[in-house]
Amino acid sequence: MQQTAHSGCHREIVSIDDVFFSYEHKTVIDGLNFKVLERDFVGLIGSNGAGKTTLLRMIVGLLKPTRGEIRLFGEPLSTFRDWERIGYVPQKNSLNPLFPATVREVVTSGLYGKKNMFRRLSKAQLSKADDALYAMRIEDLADRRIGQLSGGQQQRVFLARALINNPELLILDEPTVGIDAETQAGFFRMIRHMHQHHHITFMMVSHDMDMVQSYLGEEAIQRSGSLSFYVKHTHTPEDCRETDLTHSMQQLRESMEVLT
Ligand SMILES: Nc1ncnc2c1ncn2[C@@H]1O[C@H](COP(=O)(O)OP(=O)(O)OP(=O)(O)O)[C@@H](O)[C@H]1O
Repeated sequence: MQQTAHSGCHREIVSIDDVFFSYEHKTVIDGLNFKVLERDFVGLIGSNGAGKTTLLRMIVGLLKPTRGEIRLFGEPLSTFRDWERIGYVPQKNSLNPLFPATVREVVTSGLYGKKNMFRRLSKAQLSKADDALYAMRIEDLADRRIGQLSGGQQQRVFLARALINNPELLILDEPTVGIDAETQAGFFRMIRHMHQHHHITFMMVSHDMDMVQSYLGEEAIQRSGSLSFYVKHTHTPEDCRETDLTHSMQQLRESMEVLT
């Protein structure tokens, strides 16, 4: 049974409660308190080394806070198991370009979560991969090696991988690094559309101040050390109605249409 925390009409999707993180003796996150509410779009800005990636890696369970607590959908990270509810696109430069996987294999790996990568996939799971490829309009690239694709195409592959489980929370770590300005602008149009029309909650690290401020507002709503949080809440009465949060891949494909 999932626990759900509420704040007004919005559930708390990520709750960060007095969190510290240190690598050996270097403290990177220093007593952070922050809440991401349902359907928020959070932009995380900070100088190099400010701890942005560290924070996202803690939220997706890859690093453990040195002190303090993180809850996901109201559940402490230590007992949280519903990883399908979260899509994560790590920093692109963590990919080895020689990695010999096809696009379909990379997208399908989004299904494994923390489970055994080598188990056999069911027909239903394989069809989810087809749906995610279709949603990102990369079905024609399915059998190509990921390392042979352009930066913009790779970005769609990683987004398809993150979307394969139809997540409620999408976490993106500098998703447009190394991509030309036009493709970047199209990418931001697409995720804005996904946020507005499919009610996905977003957390995104970006160095693109203009994009962050134009969508999320001029002022950071919170600062902690060198980290700044820019947030767009969705607080209209309509947002507070109980609605079906699931979005079909067909609908997500519509978000991709705004790219063209
Ligand atoms: N595995 C590690 N071991 C030791 N120190 C680390 C490790 N990973 C990161 N750091 C250090 O922790 C600090 C925060 O790193 P992090 O990657 O979270 O920063 P960031 O804000 O994402 O930076 P950037 O904008 O450059 O991506 C940096 O000083 C970095 O050198």
